Amino acid sequence: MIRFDAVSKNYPNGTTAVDALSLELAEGGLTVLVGPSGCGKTTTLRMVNRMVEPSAGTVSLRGQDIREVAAPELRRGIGYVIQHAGLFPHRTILDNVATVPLLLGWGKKKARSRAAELLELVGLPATMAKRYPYQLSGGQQQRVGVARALGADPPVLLMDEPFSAVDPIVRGELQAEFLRLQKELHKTIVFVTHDIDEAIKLGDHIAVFRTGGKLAQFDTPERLLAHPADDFVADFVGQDRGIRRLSFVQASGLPLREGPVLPVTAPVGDARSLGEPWVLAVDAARRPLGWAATADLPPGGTLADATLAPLGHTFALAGDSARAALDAALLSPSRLAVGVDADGAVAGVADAYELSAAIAGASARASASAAEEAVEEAAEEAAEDAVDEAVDEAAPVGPAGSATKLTKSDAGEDVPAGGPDDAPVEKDSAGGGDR
Ligand SMILES: Nc1ncnc2c1ncn2[C@@H]1O[C@H](COP(=O)(O)OP(=O)(O)OP(=O)(O)O)[C@@H](O)[C@H]1O
Repeated sequence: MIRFDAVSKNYPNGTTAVDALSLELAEGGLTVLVGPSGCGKTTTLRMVNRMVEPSAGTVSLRGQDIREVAAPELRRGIGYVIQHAGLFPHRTILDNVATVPLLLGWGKKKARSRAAELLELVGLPATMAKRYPYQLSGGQQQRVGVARALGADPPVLLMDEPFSAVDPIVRGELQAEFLRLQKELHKTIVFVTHDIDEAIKLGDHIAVFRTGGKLAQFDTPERLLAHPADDFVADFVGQDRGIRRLSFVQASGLPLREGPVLPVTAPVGDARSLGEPWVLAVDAARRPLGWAATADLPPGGTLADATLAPLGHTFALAGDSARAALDAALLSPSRLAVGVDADGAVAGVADAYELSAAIAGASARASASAAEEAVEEAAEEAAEDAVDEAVDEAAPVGPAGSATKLTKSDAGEDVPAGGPDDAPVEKDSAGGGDR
């Protein structure tokens, strides 16, 4: 849908920002451009809406060379979101969002009603409509930025580090909301980030750039993690790619065993007779309450009389990934991950080594169905390495908090759509500013 054919950008100062880029981005897909600082991500992005003109090559949109379309017209179909949202400080939130519909001549009433719809779509309460940007948090401002970019319902969205300026918790929320929105809207999105985790979380496809504006690899997140094209990509993706790959394996296929699980009303004698170091106490609906260390059980009474260590976290068989399951095992005081069903009831438990064997199998099946035999071996290695690494790193916790050694067995404004008419607008003058 968006196609780069041998596109280069050389600046007059001799910098080659983008070097002979050929790339095809699918319609309705979310493509992330990622790479170290100065590798040409923003330049590539801005060539799509003609804020930067290529020195050589052709960028086309739905088969048409974008040089054949006047920049203002082109930008009407391309929303643009930047870091810090780039909102107009003296306009209310509603009027910020209504900017593009107004530019398109919709009339005030219709434009404002569209803006109100968009605010709702991005999860902002109507009460914020009358506020000014300075009266909103950074995360809320970013949502307004996204709402504004969606103003004219453009088929294409360009997003330049839109979530980088907010703290990690808000960023996580914005990313999740954004994915939800994309599921609904199916825009063709080009998203720039320098954060490989963000790229992996959001992208259907990821283009990794190296310094000098060269494309190092263009692939799905799964394949990028499984088969980095070279050492540069492997380094960029990070040492822990084995763990990250587990995000693509569903927890639903992991085999669980019944494990040492007892109702909290069970006598402590029953818990002791299981002969396990830890027992999981559950309520009447089998929802997990906490772990009891067998060594610290009171002489009599029930599990309700025992001190229960917090669960860490559980994982949901429907919806969570193998990564969440493994994490649950590593953080659990008993080293057992607790899998729960849709009602939150305990479905079973597994330790990190049981999980790793199953994960390797699941990865292998996934890769076989994708006709990738080589992945099987790599998946097993990666899963085992990942478990070894993670188990080594996890702080060992024993009964009653004593340290025990783990063993394997217990283990826009540059202005969005309808933006500035005069191209080219190079980066630093265009308000994409402080990056
Ligand atoms: N207007 C310009 N004039 C000269 N050189 C420029 C201009 N804009 C960008 N560059 C240079 O082009 C290269 C690519 O810049 P670009 O902004 O595309 O990189 P980036 O990957 O987006 O970087 P970052 O992650 O730091 O934002 C850099 O070396 C940059 O200094």
